[in-house]
Amino acid sequence: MTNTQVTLVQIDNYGPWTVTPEPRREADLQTMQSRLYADISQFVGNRDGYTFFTRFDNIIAVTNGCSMEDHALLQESIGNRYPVTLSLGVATGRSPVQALSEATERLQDAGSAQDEDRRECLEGRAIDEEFRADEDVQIAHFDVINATGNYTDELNAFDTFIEIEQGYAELMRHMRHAHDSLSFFVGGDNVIVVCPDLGEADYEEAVTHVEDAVDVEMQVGVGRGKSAHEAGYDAKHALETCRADGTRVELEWENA
Ligand SMILES: Nc1nc2c(ncn2[C@@H]2O[C@H](COP(=O)(O)OP(=O)(O)OP(=O)(O)O)[C@@H](O)[C@H]2O)c(=O)[nH]1
Repeated sequence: MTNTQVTLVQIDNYGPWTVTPEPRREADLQTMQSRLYADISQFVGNRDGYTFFTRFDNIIAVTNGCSMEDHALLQESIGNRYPVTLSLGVATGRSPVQALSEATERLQDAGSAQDEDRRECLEGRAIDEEFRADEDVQIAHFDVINATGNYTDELNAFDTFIEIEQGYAELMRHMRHAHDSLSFFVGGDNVIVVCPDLGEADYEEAVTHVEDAVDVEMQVGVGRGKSAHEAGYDAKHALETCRADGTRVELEWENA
């Protein structure tokens, strides 16, 4: 059974900072946000977690394997090197949606994202190492079938982007409401979905739903593991099986 540890990262009091004392240059904000995301992704990734940029001021990470001490070190390191600080909420749940909701509540209880006095809060708890298990995380890696042939090589880059985003928007809403899962666009035509215990029929249903709703065809590889990296790496292998065999859904643990 899954036990997903989720961390909500919030930049403290970021809205006011972007306009104080005057609005800051947009290119500088974009650069700072993407560097901050890259640093968090590297820190969490070195501990086998996954980080999703989401809205950049609110970043969501799957942090099975990161202790509260690791989280505190991340805050310290970012605080030393950036003009902004981070607050972190950590929680674990049978479903990633449940975990994220709890992590969010913990930060909301500590104060508003735009409260000057809420800085570098660290709320919640991590899974004790002894309770971690091999199937704690389930990750599904979705990809648009033949995006290159159907879109990239056919349409202009913006119209391709619209098609891919339509697929993503439909998938993320459907996975959230029908399957208690969190979907994140990760570039190109790829969407990584953090899931509770779902089976082949759930993924078949999701892929069919997206095709019926917005006419975007997807394939999906699914993996399980003790960490996001382990689950996600298996998902990538399963997706390779989809590509090789022309199948739409592959669960890596059934192919092993
Ligand atoms: N983040 C991420 N992006 C990927 C990954 N694999 C592919 N991409 C992105 O997706 C784009 C399209 O690559 P593919 O998905 O292999 O191409 P495709 O034309 O859809 O072909 P098929 O997937 O074989 O149907 C690439 O340019 C990358 O931007 C991955 O594992 N992770």
